[in-house]
Amino acid sequence: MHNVVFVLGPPGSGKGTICAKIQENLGYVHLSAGDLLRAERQREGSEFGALIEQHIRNGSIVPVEITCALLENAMNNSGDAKGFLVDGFPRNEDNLQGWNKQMTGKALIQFVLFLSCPVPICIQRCLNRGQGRTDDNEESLKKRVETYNHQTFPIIEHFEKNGLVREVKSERSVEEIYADVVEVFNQTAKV
Ligand SMILES: Nc1ncnc2c1ncn2[C@@H]1O[C@H](COP(=O)(O)OP(=O)(O)OP(=O)(O)O)[C@@H](O)[C@H]1O
Ligand SMILES: O=c1ccn([C@@H]2O[C@H](COP(=O)(O)O)[C@@H](O)[C@H]2O)c(=O)[nH]1
Ligand SMILES: [Mg+2]
Repeated sequence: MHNVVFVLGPPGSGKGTICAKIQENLGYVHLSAGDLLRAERQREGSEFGALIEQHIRNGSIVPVEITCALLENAMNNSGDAKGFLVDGFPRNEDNLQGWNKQMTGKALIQFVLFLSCPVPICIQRCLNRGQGRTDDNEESLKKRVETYNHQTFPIIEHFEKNGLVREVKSERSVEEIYADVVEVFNQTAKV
């Protein structure tokens, strides 16, 4: 059984940054769904490359069968991890249902780490990121935020109703955020 912490929040809220620190210090393995999709997009011979790029540019969500298969493969190939930080997934109802269908009995959701941050700050962070992402531009960001507000936030609310959400405000320094995140892990997961 894989232990899983879902990490959600608006685009640019700092999910990847904080997950890297958790991986380094707490021994969880960081799996960014977006990174896995970008790697699949680049893989020679992938039948999904064009479809993935289209979704990424439009800020829309790739069908769950593709994303969930990438996540499950990555978990199965990671050896004996104490747990996985699944960053940026599930992002909509299709993702949630697909995960439940494919992963029930194989993964245990420990909690959902919700990095909350005002959208204008998130947008500015993405525009300043400087990684050459094809979706870090004003037009894609507008769509990504719309997708977050209309499709992803309701998933966070769903987990909230089940008592699984741990919110950490991320409009602060990485050090301040991370200190609160460690508290969350100390309280709710076996570190
Ligand atoms: N607390 C912070 N304060 C200032 N800048 C930050 C903070 N956290 C992250 N950043 C910067 O903001 C940008 C976005 O951070 P990051 O990639 O971690 O966000 P993300 O939530 O994974 O974004 P996305 O959803 O687009 O993948 C990066 O350039 C990162 O260095
Ligand atoms: O579960 C997922 C995760 C991501 N996507 C697509 O990738 C981009 C970028 O994701 P980041 O988390 O910002 O790296 C996202 O806008 C989606 O288009 C996805 O479809 N499903
Ligand atoms: Mg990220």
